Amino acid sequence: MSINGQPEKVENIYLSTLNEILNSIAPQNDLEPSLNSILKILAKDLHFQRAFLAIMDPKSEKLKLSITHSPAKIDHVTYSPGKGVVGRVYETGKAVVIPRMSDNTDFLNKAFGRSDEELRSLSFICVPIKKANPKEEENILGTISVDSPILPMDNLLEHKHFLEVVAALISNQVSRLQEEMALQAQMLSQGPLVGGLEVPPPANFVATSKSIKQVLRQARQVGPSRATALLRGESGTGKELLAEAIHGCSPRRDKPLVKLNCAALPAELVESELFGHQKGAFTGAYQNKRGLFEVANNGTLFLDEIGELSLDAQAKVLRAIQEKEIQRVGSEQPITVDVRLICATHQPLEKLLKEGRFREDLFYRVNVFPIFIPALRERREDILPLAEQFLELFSKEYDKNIKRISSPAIDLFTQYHWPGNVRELKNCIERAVLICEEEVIRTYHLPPTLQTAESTATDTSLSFGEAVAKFEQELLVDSLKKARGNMLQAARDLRVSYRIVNYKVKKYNIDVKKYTGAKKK
Ligand SMILES: Nc1ncnc2c1ncn2[C@@H]1O[C@H](COP(=O)(O)OP(=O)(O)OP(=O)(O)O)[C@@H](O)[C@H]1O
Repeated sequence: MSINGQPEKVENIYLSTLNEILNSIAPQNDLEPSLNSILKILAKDLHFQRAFLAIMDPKSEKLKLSITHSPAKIDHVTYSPGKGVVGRVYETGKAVVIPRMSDNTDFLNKAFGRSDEELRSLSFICVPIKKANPKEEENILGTISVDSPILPMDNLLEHKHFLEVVAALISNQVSRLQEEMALQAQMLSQGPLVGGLEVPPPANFVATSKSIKQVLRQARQVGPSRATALLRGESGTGKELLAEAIHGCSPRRDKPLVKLNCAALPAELVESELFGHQKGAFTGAYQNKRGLFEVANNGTLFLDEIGELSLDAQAKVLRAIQEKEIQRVGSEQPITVDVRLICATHQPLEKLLKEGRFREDLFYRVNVFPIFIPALRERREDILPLAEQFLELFSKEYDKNIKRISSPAIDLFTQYHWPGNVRELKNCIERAVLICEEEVIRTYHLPPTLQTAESTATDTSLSFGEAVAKFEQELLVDSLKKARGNMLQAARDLRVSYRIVNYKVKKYNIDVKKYTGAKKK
């Protein structure tokens, strides 16, 4: 017998695979990493293209794609009992072998986006994972599935039998993982009450758009638990501010929140920064130093740009989380620490994982509760309230009496694509406040990037005369708005005669009535 034309006896391959699997399920090993390594062993030894576990989530009553040996293309995939191949295997408790995926209409191809070519050249095997000691009716925990190259049916059936043995072997671990899932869901659903108090959202956190409100809701859900939150989003979207919000609604809120931007330090300094060092550990270590894990003891540690950590440092962070123990650089002495971790990244960690630049076991540890913060251009409703908050902040800070932002300037704000997100908006307002000598921020107080046709889709190829006319019109409209359509008042404010205002209103065809009941913006 052979697998994929290999001369080795298939029984020997199965036996050596079992041996490797048994080593992986030692009780002291962590659940997710050990199940993950079992999938890897299966894929490597039996030439499976993919191997994955779907586990029934008791809360949602759906099977969750929980562990895969290769990253899925889609996040948060679920299977309904009875639907598709995985759902059917779960419901019937019977394994299924599909000799060629493309021939089976039940095959949903949900998580991995297999190409047509793959669907034509792969078989699929899915077996149920049953409880070791079923007491209740519900005795199926989930399924284990593999994509295998097409083989003769006899070989596929042998694989199926073997996978049934593996399913029985990992049953206890899957059962424990299912309990952990339930516990986590319960902790999260208890929301802010776990901390004993309803914690209001942070006062300085602007959340007008639906999507950012949802982000804030997730932060308040995860806050009270001990779960590690992984904050994802482009640079400047507010990940650090969100970390503060999470810490602020956790029971640790009176303890320190310690922050480290892993990208800001050279790799060789990150370890001594995180774990501290003993005097003399390296040149320049003149005295003992506590690391941030120690400083954050009983509190929260925020690791920004976690994707930038070296593999060595990643291994140590993993140890600190798993064993709640660290060692200072240059010391053998273990130090116990109790730290809640919040991580952030703007990089796609899945890609780093594939490239071998991020440890898989750490990824599973930190990706317990991912929160995605959308880019500012995807939530334009937040732009104006943010701009107004920053205007107030910087007017106070620079002791200026700037009351508002002109309508054309607001238009530029809302049209611009904000590649630097909220940080860029904040910097832009700070600059405008600094150079503004009036009570209103106008378009010419804004940086040129906001005013180019490229970035705003606004035509800036105006002649001098046209630009002056545009500016005049803008001033006039602003004044009329402020004076609620009272042209006399507008003329006084602009320090010109009523006759001129009247003339310009006609020239620019401005509808004054529009502003009569208008609120001051
Ligand atoms: N929703 C918000 N409300 C008020 N201020 C915000 C909001 N989001 C971001 N900011 C402000 O924008 C600036 C950038 O935010 P922050 O530093 O949290 O972004 P970040 O995603 O951590 O950036 P990076 O990835 O570059 O570290 C900060 O000054 C922050 O206070």
